[in-house]
Amino acid sequence: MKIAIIGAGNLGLSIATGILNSNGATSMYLTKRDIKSIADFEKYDKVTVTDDNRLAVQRSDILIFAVQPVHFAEILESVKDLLTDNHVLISTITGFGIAKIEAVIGKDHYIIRSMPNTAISVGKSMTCICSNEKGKKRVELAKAIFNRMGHSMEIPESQMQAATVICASGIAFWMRLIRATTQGAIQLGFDAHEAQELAMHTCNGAASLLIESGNHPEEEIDRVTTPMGCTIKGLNEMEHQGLSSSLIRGIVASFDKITEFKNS
Ligand SMILES: NC(=O)C1=CN([C@@H]2O[C@H](COP(=O)(O)OP(=O)(O)OC[C@H]3O[C@@H](n4cnc5c(N)ncnc54)[C@H](OP(=O)(O)O)[C@@H]3O)[C@@H](O)[C@H]2O)C=CC1
Ligand SMILES: O=C(O)[C@@H]1CCC=N1
Repeated sequence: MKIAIIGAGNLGLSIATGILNSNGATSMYLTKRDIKSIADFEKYDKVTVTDDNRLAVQRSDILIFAVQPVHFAEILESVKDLLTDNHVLISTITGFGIAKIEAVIGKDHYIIRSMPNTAISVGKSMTCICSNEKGKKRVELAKAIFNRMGHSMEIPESQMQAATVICASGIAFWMRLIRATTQGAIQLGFDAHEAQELAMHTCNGAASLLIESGNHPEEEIDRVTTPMGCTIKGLNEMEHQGLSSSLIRGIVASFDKITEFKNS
């Protein structure tokens, strides 16, 4: 698979790392305007680092766009004459709908919108996908690409903003929960390094329990909460302080912000 990542910033480089770690490309072009910061990637035989988007498009089949929304239309405009039926366009760009992409390059292209997260660099991204009409024929290909670096789900485009909050912003939300648990562990006497180790592996274990058993979280909670024990005491105090409520309100605030951006 010949892959170009147009916009090798935070997300683009996470995707590049995930692809390289999973041996998912025969060649990879990484582009940005100022290439100094990504020159190190040239150490990989398969990788070419360039500021020339047109060259990357000509030499690749799978085009992954990971630029800021404000740059996307201009970049599409600058490469659209090079697009062929071999190209599959995969946009990761928040709030930039398929209709807007088609308005620049037309409908007769395989267009996929994807919403991965930065855990793609370690093969653990939850990636949501939707497509234009023609792109339906390439959804399985896109899923295969993202499944090598985590888990993917096809969703309607109308849910893409919500998926951005839950999956992409979600990495930051879970990091803050892990950080808070770490702070609690330090207060209970662990040193900072130990505290983080305890917090992150416990988080990993909790998610793995659900993924592997298919159970509802409350089933697993029931197994941990001894009657009159310390777990239910702590859990109830967290809820009195608004744990679930604050998470839900944060998620909705984040969604309102994205929707505001979409409507602006
Ligand atoms: N960060 C995240 O976790 C997620 C981000 N997203 C979406 O992905 C997109 C990228 O986000 P993020 O990686 O955080 O942003 P960054 O700003 O880190 O990366 C964007 C990159 O695009 C490059 N760029 C700008 N103009 C051009 C151009 N003309 N040609 C080629 N490259 C260009 C920039 O480099 P230079 O200035 O040198 O050109 C920069 O490195 C956004 O649309 C965001 O909404 C989606 C899911 C998760
Ligand atoms: O915070 C943001 O707006 C972008 C979209 C998802 C992750 N980063």
